[in-house]
Amino acid sequence: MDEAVRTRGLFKRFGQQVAVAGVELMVPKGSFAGLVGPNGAGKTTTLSMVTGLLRPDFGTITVDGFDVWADPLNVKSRIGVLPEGLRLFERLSGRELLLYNGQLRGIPRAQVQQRAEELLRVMDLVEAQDKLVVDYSTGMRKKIGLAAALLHNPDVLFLDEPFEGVDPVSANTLVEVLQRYTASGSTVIFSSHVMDLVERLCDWVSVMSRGQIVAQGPVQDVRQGRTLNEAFLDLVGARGHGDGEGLSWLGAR
Ligand SMILES: Nc1ncnc2c1ncn2[C@@H]1O[C@H](COP(=O)(O)OP(=O)(O)OP(=O)(O)O)[C@@H](O)[C@H]1O
Repeated sequence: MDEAVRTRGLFKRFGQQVAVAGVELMVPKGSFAGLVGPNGAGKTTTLSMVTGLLRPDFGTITVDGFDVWADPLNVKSRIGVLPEGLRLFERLSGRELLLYNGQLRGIPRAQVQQRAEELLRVMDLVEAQDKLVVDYSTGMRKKIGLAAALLHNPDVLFLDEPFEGVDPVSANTLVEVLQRYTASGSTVIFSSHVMDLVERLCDWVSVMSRGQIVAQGPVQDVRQGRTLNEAFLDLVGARGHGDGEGLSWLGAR
């Protein structure tokens, strides 16, 4: 099976806090893959290391067979990233942001303009294209961030919680664009807390808990006849906190 992403023994510590404790992430080429896990499981830290934004303490990472930290240029030309917190160039308009990203990527100007126009149209951002990014809503920021990540037609796209704060209409647009993208053989890896969405969209899922991968594979293999949400709760051992001891005062009159 061709691998889009493979990590071995990935480890990262922040002071006393071990954020990622030997992650063995594997995503086959052409997958629509979900990376799920409870708050603090280490998803963002893992994605930051895999995309070359954060140096691991130990471990290796390959994307499309290239080592992320030994061969960063080859990797970065092949990937698109929608990072957590969406650090964008706030004082550019949406259209300028795309043109600037295209220049950074070395795409010929005429091609950037054509691709930017098409992306702005598909993302329903034509009316907002001359507004500054700082004035964009959360959903508009996700859409322009995704457009910027797609502009150079990457082989592998990494998205950190792309649907967070996005309305259903915009989410549908994002889904359609991403499905079209993976249908042509490219790979999407996105982190999410919305199990229904992961179950509906993804053909591959990696489940993280406490800095490790606790299950990984085709979604139906991980689910094993349960809903993905039930499987997730069993895998991360998170059942039963909400109705156990404590909070007896809550709702008592
Ligand atoms: N820069 C940092 N400094 C110190 N601790 C950090 C830092 N970044 C992450 N951590 C810690 O590492 C652990 C993993 O965090 P991470 O953000 O990777 O989790 P996550 O799975 O993305 O969580 P969430 O779903 O809440 O976004 C947490 O305990 C977090 O507090």
